[in-house]
Amino acid sequence: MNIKSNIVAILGTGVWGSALGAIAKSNSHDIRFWSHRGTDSLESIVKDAVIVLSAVSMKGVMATIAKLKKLNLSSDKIIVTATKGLDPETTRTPSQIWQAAFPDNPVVVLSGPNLSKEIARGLPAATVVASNDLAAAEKVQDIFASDTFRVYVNQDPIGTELGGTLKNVIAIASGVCDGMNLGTNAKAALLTRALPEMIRIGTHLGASGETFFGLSGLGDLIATCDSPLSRNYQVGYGLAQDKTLEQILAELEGTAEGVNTTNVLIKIADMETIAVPIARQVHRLLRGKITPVEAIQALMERDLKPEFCDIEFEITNE
Ligand SMILES: NC(=O)C1=CN([C@@H]2O[C@H](COP(=O)(O)OP(=O)(O)OC[C@H]3O[C@@H](n4cnc5c(N)ncnc54)[C@H](O)[C@@H]3O)[C@@H](O)[C@H]2O)C=CC1
Ligand SMILES: O=C(CO)COP(=O)(O)O
Repeated sequence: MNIKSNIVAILGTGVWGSALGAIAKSNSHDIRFWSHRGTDSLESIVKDAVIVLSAVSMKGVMATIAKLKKLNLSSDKIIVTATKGLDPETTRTPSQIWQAAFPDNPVVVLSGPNLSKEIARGLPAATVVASNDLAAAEKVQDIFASDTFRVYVNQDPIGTELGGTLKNVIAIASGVCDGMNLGTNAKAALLTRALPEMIRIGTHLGASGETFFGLSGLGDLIATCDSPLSRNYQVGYGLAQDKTLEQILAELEGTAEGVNTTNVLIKIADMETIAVPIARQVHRLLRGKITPVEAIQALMERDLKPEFCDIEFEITNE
């Protein structure tokens, strides 16, 4: 599909960084991996790269940026962020942090329903690359698109990023739902009511509401909330088996960003007085304040209300 080979630096060699690197490599690009635990210097990895893609978990974003800042990154390099998290100190998204650190570089968000183990097996998937700089997003689209990985562009980086980030909180709730065998009706109600909750927070933070109905919102919500491959889902499932959070995290392979994201989300909701009933129960559950049964009860016994009363959005694209 691609004719010209580009040098792509992938920062973070966890499962997602590795899967993304493999996609670009299969498109004949020259991939250079960097890990904070490895021996290669960051400078040598990013030196000739056209794209610097960060797939480090949220806890590594600030440290990685601090290292890159020392290297005087040239402003023509496109920074791609694939992290799905929120900074606990500032509540900012990774793309906001990257853009503030590198104001002259194009920053592109890559997010979608992308369970890395399925992608690593070459199963078909789609994703979104979003940026205020459309040409940069299209360049990233060109580098990663393949006949098994369909890449769409859009110009709402914050909405695209928040879809992938906020759904992790709901994936924990969904794991609880399945772990307690609450049935398909309960799951459908949970996911459907979660979407306006994500939209309320997202639009407050500057996202466009319609983005949440696309691949990076609804799409990722469905993928993550319905798959035992999701680490966030696994956290919820474990809680429903009466395991402690510490025990679950000790057994977990990789990062469950939803645990930190729930704390940050509740911090934002409390500061801005935004209703997030499902996330609030997830927060209480993670902190051991309530049991899964009490969380369900709390959600079912809320005051009755009209279904559509508190979000406004418009779908404009075909
Ligand atoms: N695995 C998946 O299916 C997907 C994951 N993501 C997101 O991508 C990010 C990474 O996910 P995974 O690869 O699954 O996680 P992982 O746990 O497998 O890898 C985390 C990566 O972050 C790096 N890291 C951690 N602390 C660091 C630090 N202080 N400095 C520099 N690097 C550090 C680790 O070395 C590792 O490369 C997460 O935000 C996740 O939500 C997004 C889409 C799909
Ligand atoms: O973001 C993901 C799928 O799009 C991966 O989900 P987990 O981080 O819960 O494994």
